[in-house]
Amino acid sequence: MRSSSNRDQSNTHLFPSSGSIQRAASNTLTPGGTSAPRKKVALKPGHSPLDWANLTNTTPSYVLRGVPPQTPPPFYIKITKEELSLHKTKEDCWTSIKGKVFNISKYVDFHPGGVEEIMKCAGKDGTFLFNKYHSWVNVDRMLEKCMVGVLANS
Ligand code: HEM
Repeated sequence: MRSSSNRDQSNTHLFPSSGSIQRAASNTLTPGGTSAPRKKVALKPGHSPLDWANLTNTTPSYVLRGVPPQTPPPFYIKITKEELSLHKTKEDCWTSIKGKVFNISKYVDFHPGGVEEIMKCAGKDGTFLFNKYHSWVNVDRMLEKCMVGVLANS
């Protein structure tokens, strides 16, 4: 008689074992319950989510939006896909999430998923990728002061 199965042996270093119901959540599941793996990266010093909150609280919106001070509020500004596509570098980076266009130039170094990942939505509609990785993230709140305008129905 065999004393243990292969599955038991592979889990001997883990308690509770990886598939156990005692685990609050599997590390392969995101809070949204999707199967995208978690892959947060180490952020540079001074680039935590709290640092981002402090920066947005102390920086005027026109600076974060990257527009002249007298620019009308974002809901008055329509941005075409062509205009959006012109802002795709790290220093001049816009994306559209759920119909709103954000200037994320100042945010990219604060992104918990890393610069490389967030740059995949540079100059484009990033809604699909955004929802794929973290539909639960409150982008409206986090990037409120970075909103440049609304995406025009082309
Ligand atoms: C404006 C756009 C985006 C914002 C505001 C944003 C914000 C965030 C935030 C707040 C987190 C931490 C989530 C948490 O701790 O639960 C995060 C993690 C992450 N983001 Fe983004 N993100 C954006 C775009 C993207 C894009 C376009 C990608 C992929 C192409 C991406 C990939 C990831 C990944 C892989 C993580 C780590 C996920 C995890 O821990 O499970 N993000 N992002």
